Formats: sequence, structure tokens, C-alpha cells
Amino acid sequence: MGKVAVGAAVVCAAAVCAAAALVVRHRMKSSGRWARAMAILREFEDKSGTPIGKLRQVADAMTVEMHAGLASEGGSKLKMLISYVDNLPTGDEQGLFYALDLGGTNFRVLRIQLGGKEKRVVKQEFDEVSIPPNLMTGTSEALFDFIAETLAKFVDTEGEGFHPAPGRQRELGFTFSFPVWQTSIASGTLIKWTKGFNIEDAVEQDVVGELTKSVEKIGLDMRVTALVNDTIGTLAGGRYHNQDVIAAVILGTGTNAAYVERAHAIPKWHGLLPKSGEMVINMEWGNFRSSHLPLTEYDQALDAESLNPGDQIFEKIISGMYLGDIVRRVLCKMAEEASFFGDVVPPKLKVPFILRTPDMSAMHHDTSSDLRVVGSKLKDILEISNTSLKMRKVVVALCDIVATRAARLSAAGIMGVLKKLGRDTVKEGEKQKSVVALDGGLYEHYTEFRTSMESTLKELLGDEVAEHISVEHSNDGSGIGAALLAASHSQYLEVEES
Ligand SMILES: Nc1ncnc2c1ncn2[C@@H]1O[C@H](COP(=O)(O)OP(=O)(O)O)[C@@H](O)[C@H]1O
Ligand SMILES: O=P(O)(O)OC[C@H]1O[C@@H](O)[C@H](O)[C@@H](O)[C@@H]1O
Repeated sequence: MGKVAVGAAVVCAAAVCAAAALVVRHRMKSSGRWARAMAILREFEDKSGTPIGKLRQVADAMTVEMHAGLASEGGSKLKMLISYVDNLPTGDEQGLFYALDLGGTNFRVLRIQLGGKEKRVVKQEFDEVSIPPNLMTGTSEALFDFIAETLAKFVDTEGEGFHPAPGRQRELGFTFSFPVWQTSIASGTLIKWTKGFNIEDAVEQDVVGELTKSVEKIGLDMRVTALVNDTIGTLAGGRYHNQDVIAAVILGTGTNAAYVERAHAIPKWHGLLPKSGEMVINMEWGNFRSSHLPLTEYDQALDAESLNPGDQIFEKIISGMYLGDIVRRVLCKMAEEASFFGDVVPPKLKVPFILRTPDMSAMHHDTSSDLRVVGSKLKDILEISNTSLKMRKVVVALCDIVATRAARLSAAGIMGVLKKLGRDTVKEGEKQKSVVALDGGLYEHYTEFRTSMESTLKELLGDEVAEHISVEHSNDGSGIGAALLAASHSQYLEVEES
């Protein structure tokens, strides 16, 4: 063979070897990247673990903190707030009442015509609006003016069967889904903001006073006769339909729980003991913290960058405002350290809260063979295109880890409350039923979360006790509950009774 031919052959051979080496190097590199990405995922899964033994420790810690919070003010991260609700709805409530429900994302207005024991809820109408994000971090006046104006528009749509009795003021139950230091059933000062709210000049103000100022400014004749947390409203709404309801839990934008405590089991309460012998407690359990909580570097970073660093740790690992962002943070680390989405880290992946929990649950619930929902969410929200099925499966696995940890910890929290109530055991031959009313958009819409939470609670209780405990969805119980509590504290009640 001539020299030229040999030379060409050598050059070709070298080129082939170089190409092969490149492919091998690329494969090794990508397999190295893949291994690194999987290592990040596995480490996160390990650190997020909630084995049953840990859940029992979390439940016990919740019970201990409940006792501490009832013993003295500041005795625990759990504020265990006195609600001044010492009588839950009886079913006898009658008349037209309004309710406002200011949540972490939505604002609901409701009017309800109550017909007493026989007729119960004769008629109800409601409206729901999203809270403009700018009002969450503006001024108190701007927020309460918005609320008053929305309420006034709703009152203007009053139709047949919804008119207050002649000469009577319209009365309102105000559900306020933030920690409030109640000074009576219809007054209380804001302790702090949570979730996405941060309105400096509202802190320590009486929220009923703030609303009343805005209502009077527009000449709306409406009186707040009950100020309640949404967990209290949900408990009241739940009890209206089922006498076995003893606690309520909200898993929505934020999270919280309330339950019926025996009045003599509240050492810090120095007021008159209520005739009923009961007092509903707003636990504010979102602020629960324990060394047994499986916190990760991603939780620490989310907390540090939040509006309320150091606060609401339990809420930040189990509630709807945050779950999607935890998923985003892990994906971001996989992109930065393992080039999971290619050599360039997708810029949108660095934007806090860009991945919302509803999008996370849509990906988690994707049953298509090619995970096309996952693909389109990654593309539409994070501008990440051309993801392989293998990558999409990793994203689903990550959603499952985050949702499962949240669900199992929620169940542990409920177990802690049941333990405080002595309902985590059943005496021989006892038939007593205990119902926990659940509400909130996370619980209502995230099926994988809900089923995991309910199965975990059964696992914690054991088959025998689980027979006596049920979790019931009390849809918008807080609105109806607030209206019912407004009815039972109506200014006209005494007149009727005397
Ligand atoms: N499809 C969904 N999947 C998972 N979470 C959802 C879904 N829809 C809503 N959520 C969660 O529920 C929250 C809204 O809860 P909701 O109780 O309706 O309102 P609020 O928290 O304002 O009282 C949202 O912030 C979101 O985190
Ligand atoms: O209904 P939401 O907005 O999810 O609120 C749930 C809880 O969110 C917490 O952040 C508040 O401190 C609680 O008071 C509230 O009950």
C-alpha cells in the first residue's frame, strides 16, 4: 500500500479513535453527571426520611409542646391561643349572617340564611377572589379597604331571601387566617404575619378595628360579631354537621390546627371558667419545631430567604405555599452540580416560588406513559425543553419525596393532638368516635398527599384505634363556621333570649 494510503489510513484511524474517545468521555462525563444527580436525590431522600419511629417522636413532641403552650404564655413555640369560643354551634342558629375568610391566597365572602335545627342552612351564596399580591406587602389600610370594598360589592348583590330583619344591622363572622391574640370573641390583635403577607403597620393592631374603619369609610352597615381563625371556623362548621368533630386541621397555603380543650386543662387561662367547661384552642402549629423534624439544607435555605426567617418551620416543610419551592431548590442543585438539565443552569430554576405546589401535584399525578405533563410543566414554567423520560421520572420521584414527607409529618401532628386528647387509645368496649375536620387546598386537591397522610395516620393509630378515628373533608367549613359563630354571638341574641 503506498505511503499516502497508509498515511490516510493512520489519520482515519486516529480520527476514529479520537471520536470514540470523545464519545466515551462524553458518556463517562454524562454518566458521571447522572451519578452525581442521583447522589443528590438519594441524599435528599435520606435526609427527608420519615420512618414510623421518627413520626412517633414528632407526635410525642407535638403533645409535649401543647402542654407547654397551655401552661404559660411563651411556654412553647406553639402559641396555643385562647379563641374565646367556648360554645360550638348547636344547630339552632337562625337568621342571615355574613362571613369573610381572609386566607393566605384567597379571600372568600359568604352569606348564609340559617333556619334553625329543622331547616339548618336554608340558603347560601359565596364569592372568592385571589388576593392581589401587592396588598400582601403594602399597608393595613390598603388591605382592609380592599376587603371592605369586596364585601360591599357582595352585599349589593343581595337577592330574595337574603334580607336582614327590619331594623337590624348585618352581622359578620370574620375568619382571619393569621395568628391573633384574641381579647374577646370579636376582637384581637395581630401577633405576626405568616405565609406571603408582611404588612408592618398592621402588626399588634386590632384586626376588627382595622376592618371596621374601612367598612365605615364606605358607609357599609356591617358589624363583626365573631373574629375567628380559619381552624376555629372549620371546627365550628364541622361540628355543625357532626357532633363527633373534636379538632380541625388546615392544609392550604399555610397549615394550622385547632381542637376542643377542657377549660380546666389550661393553666395559663385565668378568666372565668366557661359554663360549657370547654375552650377551643388555636394551636398555630405551623410554628412547631422539634429536633426530630427531618430538616434538610433546602429547608434551611428556604427559611433563610423567606419573609419570616426562623418562624413557621413546620409550616415550611408541609404546607402548600412551600412544597413546590422545595422541589425547585433540589432541581436547582442538581442542575448546578450535575448539569442535570445540560451545561447551562436554566435561569428560571433560580426564581423562588416559580414552581407552585399545584404544578408540582400535576407532575406528581402524571399518568401518561411519556410523562408529557411533566415535560410541558418543565417547558412552560422553567423553560426547560427536550427532557428525556428518564429525567422526567426523576422529577416525579422528587415530587413524591417532598409530598410524602409533608403528608407523613401532617399525620404525626394530628396524632400528637389526638394523644393530647387521650383519643389515641380506646378503652375496652368503648364506642366513642372522634372526627378531625380537614380543609385547605393542599388537602383538597393533592390526592397523593391526602392518601399518604390518611394511610400514615392509620399506621400510627393501629387498626383497632383507627376504627374510632375519622378524617373528614369540611369543604369551606371555615366560612360557614364563622357565620355560625357570628350567629351564636349576635347582638340580637340576648333580646330574643330574654
Ligand atoms: N391542585 C392543587 N394541588 C396541590 N396544591 C394545591 C392545588 N390547588 C391549590 N393548592 C394549594 O392550596 C392553597 C390554597 O389553599 P386554600 O385553602 O384554597 O386557600 P387559602 O390558603 O388562601 O385559605 C394554594 O396556596 C396551594 O398551595
Ligand atoms: O388557610 P390558610 O391560608 O392556608 O391558613 C392556614 C394557617 O396559616 C398559618 O400561616 C397561620 O398562622 C394560621 O393562622 C392559619 O390557620
